[in-house]
Amino acid sequence: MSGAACAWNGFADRQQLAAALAGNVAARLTKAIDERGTALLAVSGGATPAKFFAALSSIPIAWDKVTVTLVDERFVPPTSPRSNAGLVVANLLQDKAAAARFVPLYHEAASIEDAAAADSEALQSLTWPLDVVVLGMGADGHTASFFPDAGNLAQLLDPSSQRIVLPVHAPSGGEPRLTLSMARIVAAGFIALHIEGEDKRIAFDGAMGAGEKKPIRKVLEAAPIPVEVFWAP
Ligand SMILES: O=C1O[C@H](COP(=O)(O)O)[C@@H](O)[C@H](O)[C@H]1O
Repeated sequence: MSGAACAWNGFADRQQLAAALAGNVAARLTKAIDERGTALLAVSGGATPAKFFAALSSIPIAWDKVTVTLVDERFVPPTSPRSNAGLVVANLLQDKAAAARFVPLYHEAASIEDAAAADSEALQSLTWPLDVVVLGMGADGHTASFFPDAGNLAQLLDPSSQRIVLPVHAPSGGEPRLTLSMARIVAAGFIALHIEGEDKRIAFDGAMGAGEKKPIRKVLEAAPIPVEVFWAP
């Protein structure tokens, strides 16, 4: 696994994983608040994070000092069942975490390119770098919206990119997407990868093996700190 460092945290079940990941993230956010007064967290969407979000939302930290944003988003309004913002509002911004500030990526715009440019501008005011980023991964080896068939994959994965948010058109991704650039993701103080199920474990092992380098592998290789992988069957 040349150049790609990670630490594997395996759990007996998904509830235990959710509790452990939530405890870890809460501790990192608290440390950031102690050190610089605020904390910046980016979370992923999809089918995996709901239990983790529920566990995190019940932990009493200074949520009023936390800003939450998204790793990536489908270009759909928050009322869509495919909206990552909708998932975060319904599952994370509840209970104690209702006091957090949420900065979504989706807003109406003439094009996904316009939306990404406006997001990049608007998100400049956040307290970069991210203190914590929680990534997911698809069985195809994509993470964030870095799909293997994205037309601008090289731009998304450019480690020297100054852009915060980029547009993504990828046939395998369904609707157009908005994503944080890899440069912003790998600069985070703590990088977790949350994956569940045998198919994801096999996909992760495959992505780390010989052969074509999938986007998740490129992210691990670009990260200056080891990525903490949280997995349960
Ligand atoms: O499309 C997406 O997929 C990945 C993985 O999602 P999952 O449903 O397999 O858990 C997710 O990390 C990303 O945020 C999302 O937009």
